[in-house]
Amino acid sequence: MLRAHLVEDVRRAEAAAMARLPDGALMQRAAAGLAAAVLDLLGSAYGSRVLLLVGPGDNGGDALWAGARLAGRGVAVEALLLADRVHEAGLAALVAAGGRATRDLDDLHDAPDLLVDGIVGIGGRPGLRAEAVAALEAYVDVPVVAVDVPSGVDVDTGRLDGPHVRAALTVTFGTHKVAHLVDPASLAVGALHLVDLDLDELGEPAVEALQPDDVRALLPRPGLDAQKYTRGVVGVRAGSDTYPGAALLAVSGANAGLVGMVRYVGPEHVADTVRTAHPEVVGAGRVQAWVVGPGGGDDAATMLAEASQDGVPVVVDADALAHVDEAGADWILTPHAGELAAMLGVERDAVEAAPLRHAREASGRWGCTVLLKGHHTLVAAPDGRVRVTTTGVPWLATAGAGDVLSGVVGALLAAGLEPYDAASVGSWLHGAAATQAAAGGPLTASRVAVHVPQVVRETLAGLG
Ligand SMILES: NC(=O)C1=CN([C@@H]2O[C@H](COP(=O)(O)OP(=O)(O)OC[C@H]3O[C@@H](n4cnc5c(N)ncnc54)[C@H](OP(=O)(O)O)[C@@H]3O)[C@@H](O)[C@H]2O)[C@@H](O)CC1
Ligand SMILES: [K+]
Repeated sequence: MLRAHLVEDVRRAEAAAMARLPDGALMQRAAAGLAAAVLDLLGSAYGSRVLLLVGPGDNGGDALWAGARLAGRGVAVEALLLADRVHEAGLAALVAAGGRATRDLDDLHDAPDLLVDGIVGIGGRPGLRAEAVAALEAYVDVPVVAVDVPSGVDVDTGRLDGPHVRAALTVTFGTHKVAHLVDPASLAVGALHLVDLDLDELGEPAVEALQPDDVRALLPRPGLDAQKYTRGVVGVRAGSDTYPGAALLAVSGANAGLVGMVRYVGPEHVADTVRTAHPEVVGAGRVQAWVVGPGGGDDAATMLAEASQDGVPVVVDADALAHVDEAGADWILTPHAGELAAMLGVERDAVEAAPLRHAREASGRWGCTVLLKGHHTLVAAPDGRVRVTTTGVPWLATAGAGDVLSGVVGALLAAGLEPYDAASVGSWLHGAAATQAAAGGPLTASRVAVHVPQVVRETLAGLG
């Protein structure tokens, strides 16, 4: 599991580690890891130029100490000091290693190959000061390696408020931070590299992200004595005269092999189309979970009312979300930002600016799991836990992808996973299937469903 902690937890764990280690040892570990990551990115030390952007705190200290190590390896290192006082020992080490420091942007030599953002770390407030903005604007085309976090983001919430660094690579220390995983800040992180500081006592993570091993452990798999009914039956109530395709897509997600049987209930001519495309799918009967809503249009309210009568877990998506009054504790709501905004009576922009807060709020309000779709989809449980999906590709932002997702999640729910696991594992598989289907190019929602079995296969085999 990839875990992200709040700043106060990081500070507490770092203080405990510092108490048992020699002075400065943690910063040296951080700087060594940072310098190694920068060298990797540069490819070779000799002939390479690096510019450090150095703020007032220990984040700048990390950058200066790493700069000293890089200078020692033959990299031409300059530091632009963006505060009256910077980490003294780090600055002395840089200069002793042959690096050069200045406070004047005009005093810098040729354009660097890389910028190292040591402006602020976990002690920073959102936004950047004018000097930092000017330095970044002077080198807009130069890739940035962020130290710990891209400066300017709100570390504990992932919110943005004012200018911030956009990194190609973020090298973080000890544990991940919320802003690395949660939108919109996660979009500024680039590739993410964790330097282990051997921290104990970090406590419960604020958010976490499933890794292939976690998914493997959670995936339902048939026992030797499996029958179709023991593997679970998922029912889909979706599609309408206006949107027959949504039924097909939801069923294709549900019918990706994760359960023993799929039922479809909907308008007769839609049912015909579904059965033609998926001959395995049968009609009404007992199910262990329902998927309700994709393409439901005006029928969505009835679909939800009928599904709720069975007393089994329900995945509520799309048109059905507007009709959720009271939800069962084992339900999963799967809105995108616009749908969640309508449910909470706020503007869409507000949800997009603070998805973590709104997903938590909705989960608390309806007392069930909420899956909020986005660049990094969030799954919030009513007990406060949050998982972030880091699989997927931007090509996945395409019509019908959400319908497939609801089907996959419903299948996992019917197979017996807890709602929090069903939602987060389903979202992980959906993202991984999209990455595979896209193969570096465009995709359609139907192709995502086709790739789910292969992703499951590779994950079970430990190849994910
Ligand atoms: N602790 C450890 O063991 C280890 C920590 N490590 C490293 O330390 C980092 C944390 O260092 P830190 O605590 O010194 O805070 P940091 O983020 O550098 O800056 C805070 C200063 O910035 C200022 N400031 C605030 N906002 C600002 C803004 N928007 N724009 C400009 N300035 C702003 C604020 O000053 P103020 O304005 O409040 O007077 C304050 O003085 C951490 O991220 C990691 O890199 C590693 O070495 C591993 C071991
Ligand atoms: K930084």
